[in-house]
Amino acid sequence: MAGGGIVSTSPPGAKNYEGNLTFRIFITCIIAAFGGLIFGYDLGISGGVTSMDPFLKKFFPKVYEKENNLKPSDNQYCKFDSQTLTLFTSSLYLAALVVSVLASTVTRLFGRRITMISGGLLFLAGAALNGFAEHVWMLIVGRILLGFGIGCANQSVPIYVSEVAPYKYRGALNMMFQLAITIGIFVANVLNNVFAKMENGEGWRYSLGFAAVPAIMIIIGAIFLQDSPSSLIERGFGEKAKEELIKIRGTTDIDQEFEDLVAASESSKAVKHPWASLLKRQYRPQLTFALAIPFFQQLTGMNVIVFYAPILFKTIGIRAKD
Ligand SMILES: OC[C@H]1O[C@](O)(CO)[C@@H](O)[C@@H]1O
Repeated sequence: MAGGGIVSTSPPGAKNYEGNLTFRIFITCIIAAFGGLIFGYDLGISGGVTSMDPFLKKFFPKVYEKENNLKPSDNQYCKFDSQTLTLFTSSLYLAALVVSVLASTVTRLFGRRITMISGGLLFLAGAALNGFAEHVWMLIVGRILLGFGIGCANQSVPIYVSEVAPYKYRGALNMMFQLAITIGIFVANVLNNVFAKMENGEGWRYSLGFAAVPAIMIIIGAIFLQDSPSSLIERGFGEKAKEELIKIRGTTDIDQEFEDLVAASESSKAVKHPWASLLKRQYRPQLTFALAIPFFQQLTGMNVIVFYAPILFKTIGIRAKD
């Protein structure tokens, strides 16, 4: 394709539905971007914050003392070995794991939009509690709330984007979510670096509280969005789904796509044992890839770097202030 842009290819025999990249789709992508941004931000922020001296002094004085009493000739291994400090990082993921199971049911029964709004509100509460924290419990509860938010957003945003994206651009728009995660990680590290230099020692509050900005954007965005046509059909709002499909596609020529969505919803409702179906021989390739790709992606160990890079740098003597 000359001139670049998003390349759309259709597999042989695929249907060509009408519809282009409309303003609504653009807004959807922005919401998706904020969903990914906040996830990435929360992934990337904890490492830098736990390496800020004023933060350690206030909440983890023993770690701070140990860190400062070590001579360069001493063994540097495990100077950050506090279970509570690591809980500050990991509580978010444990909470997200639990909630993502519940969030999938909420997303199916009540729609993607409600799950997105709930995610945004939980993010906001978590960011506020962390930003104003005075005690360790406020940090941990704040991270748990952020984890609940991630569980909701990660369930609903990618599904929502896939469902509203014109089929030609589905892959390209959906990977924006992952792209936004990595941008969020980058932004978190840049801001940590800036806030770590604050003279009043309160930089960690800004680092943690800043997560409120994308949270507010998600809430506002999701309030103005309509649910996806697939979700509306699944929940029995066929007429509303049709109206929404016309709006997001920017054309009234949506009958073929609408009928296919209804047919897809009916056949999915007809599946009696969805979990057992997953194990059927015919779905082995999909199941294998769905498990293997994230498994190997995580096995690269990228998250050790994402979570602990600032601490690793600090351990070898490189600080944000340097
Ligand atoms: O790629 C960066 C980030 O994206 C994730 O894989 C989630 O999709 C994280 O585990 C990782 O930190």
